[in-house]
Amino acid sequence: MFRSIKRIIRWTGNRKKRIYRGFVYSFFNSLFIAMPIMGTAIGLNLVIEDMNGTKKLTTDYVLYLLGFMIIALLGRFLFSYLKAKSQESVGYEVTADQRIEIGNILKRVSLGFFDTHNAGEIAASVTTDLSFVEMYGMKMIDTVVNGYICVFTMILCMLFYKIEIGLICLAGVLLSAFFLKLLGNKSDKNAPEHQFAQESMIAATIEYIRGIPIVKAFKQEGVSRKGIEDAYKKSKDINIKIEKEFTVYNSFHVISLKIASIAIVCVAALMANNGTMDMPTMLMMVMFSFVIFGNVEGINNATHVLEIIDETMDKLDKINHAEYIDEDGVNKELSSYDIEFDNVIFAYDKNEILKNVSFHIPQKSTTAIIGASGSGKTTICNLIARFYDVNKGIITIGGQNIKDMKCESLLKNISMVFQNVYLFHDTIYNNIKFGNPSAGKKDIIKAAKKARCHDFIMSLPDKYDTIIGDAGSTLSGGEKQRISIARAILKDAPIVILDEATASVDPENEYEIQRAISSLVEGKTMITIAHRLATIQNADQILVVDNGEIVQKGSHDKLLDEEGIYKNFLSIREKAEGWSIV
Ligand SMILES: Nc1ncnc2c1ncn2[C@@H]1O[C@H](COP(=O)(O)OP(=O)(O)OP(=O)(O)O)[C@@H](O)[C@H]1O
Repeated sequence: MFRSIKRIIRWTGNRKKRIYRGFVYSFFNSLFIAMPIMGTAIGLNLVIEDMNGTKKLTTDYVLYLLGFMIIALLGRFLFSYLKAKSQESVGYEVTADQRIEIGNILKRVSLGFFDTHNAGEIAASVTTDLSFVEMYGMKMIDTVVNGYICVFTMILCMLFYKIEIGLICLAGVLLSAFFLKLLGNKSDKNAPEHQFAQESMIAATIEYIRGIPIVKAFKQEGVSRKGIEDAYKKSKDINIKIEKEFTVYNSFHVISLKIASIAIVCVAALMANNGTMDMPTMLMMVMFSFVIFGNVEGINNATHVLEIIDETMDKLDKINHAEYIDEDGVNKELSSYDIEFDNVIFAYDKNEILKNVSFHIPQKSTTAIIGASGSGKTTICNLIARFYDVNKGIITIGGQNIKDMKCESLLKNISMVFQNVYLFHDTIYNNIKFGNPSAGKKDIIKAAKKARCHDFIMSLPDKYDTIIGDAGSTLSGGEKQRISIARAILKDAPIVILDEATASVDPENEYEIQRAISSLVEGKTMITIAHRLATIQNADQILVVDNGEIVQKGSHDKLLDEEGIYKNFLSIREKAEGWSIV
């Protein structure tokens, strides 16, 4: 339990001073909680003495007591306020920083990181997991540490008045802590299972929502529901199991404290009876017995919550300590943009995909990469952008080994237009602006015009302020593609990597997309994963990839003269597009 608390405090980084300051306020707060008990005991004793006629209860006494109580009350509110002010917002502040930090980390890791950490897992870490730590982290510090500070402060007061009673309290607290430890051990065991069930539930839900169109199309509702139903059931089962085990240890923890309370009353009464304790002290001890354990009783819930926080932090550590792909890279300015692959070997994990790939792309030339599905075309493009690092060989741009560069300084030279366009849930304006955050409205409209999307944007009710994805503003595949081209035009990078859409778009859209691409690639070094005959035919160089190897390279005319995959590929594409090449 305290290990987890220490971990939460470490997590708060340079804000930990505020947590420690909160502990000091908590101590004084506890003293002011104890003061009214002492005051009440003194007051009651005065009343009894007055009734017995041994001492007169004067107005002065009453006023002193009243003043004492008011000071106690004000002190309690003051230190309680200072404690909350010092500690409570720390969780929110650290979480906000942490989320931004994770965003920065994810930008700099290899794409391989996402193969081993699925989207559900990462999404859960940044959203629900972090929210859990955000909500409960500081609450746990308050419950556990401030709870124990309060009880130990009161024990100190009791030891000061009667050592025996103070020791009974101490024994009760220690015994209850022992059962909490056992409860913690159980939670330790259950936490990974609970966490796994939680992640599976999130992953299954995301999968289910993403697959709804396919499920509907194939009428497979039953099959797809089974995955989420199993995940939900597992989550329910583990929660019930945790709850059952919790009840046993929790009962022992509470009973230890209750027994200590009863013992305080009995021993205080006995001592008063045999004359070893005076009346005010006895009254004080009895009153302490009612309130002293109130703060530690609630700690039982904390053990389970702390275990979950611990698990969550393990997961966050994995992201926080993820290796940056460009850890050793430096910022370099490129002066030319020709691309060279020199005997590049690359494997996803142990699965070798590219085998001794070598080619040269002169700057400001167009290169079409063709090959069967799964031959390695996308992988080549991903390596140019350093989404992954090569296993062997060298990739240079402008003579510069890209492994020596920081990703940011490399990627500012590259625009990528993907086949599956991703647009953010934001305005069209901001989606285009993403290509160059410092661009003004004029530049954005100019890029949209070049990308042939200005006219259809202007025909939308909210024009450039249309939120993409909102009801009624869903764009067609071709329109989204043109917006992504506008984004790339705005970025105006000297290298353009384009994955040509294989999905058929209507002829008008196709025509507009081609015009948009022509604007995008003017004077650039262009690499296209090409599917259209026109793109392939007009390229300065064609790279034919087969099973991870470049089996043919050259211009269209040169490759037409060779026997090989290119000729076969062309005749298939000709048939598909109804073309004939002469
Ligand atoms: N992230 C990944 N992890 C493991 N294997 C991968 C990954 N991405 C691709 N592969 C594998 O690498 C091989 C080459 O994939 P790549 O996407 O480069 O092919 P491609 O030629 O672009 O295919 P397509 O035309 O279908 O897009 C395939 O066998 C694919 O299954």
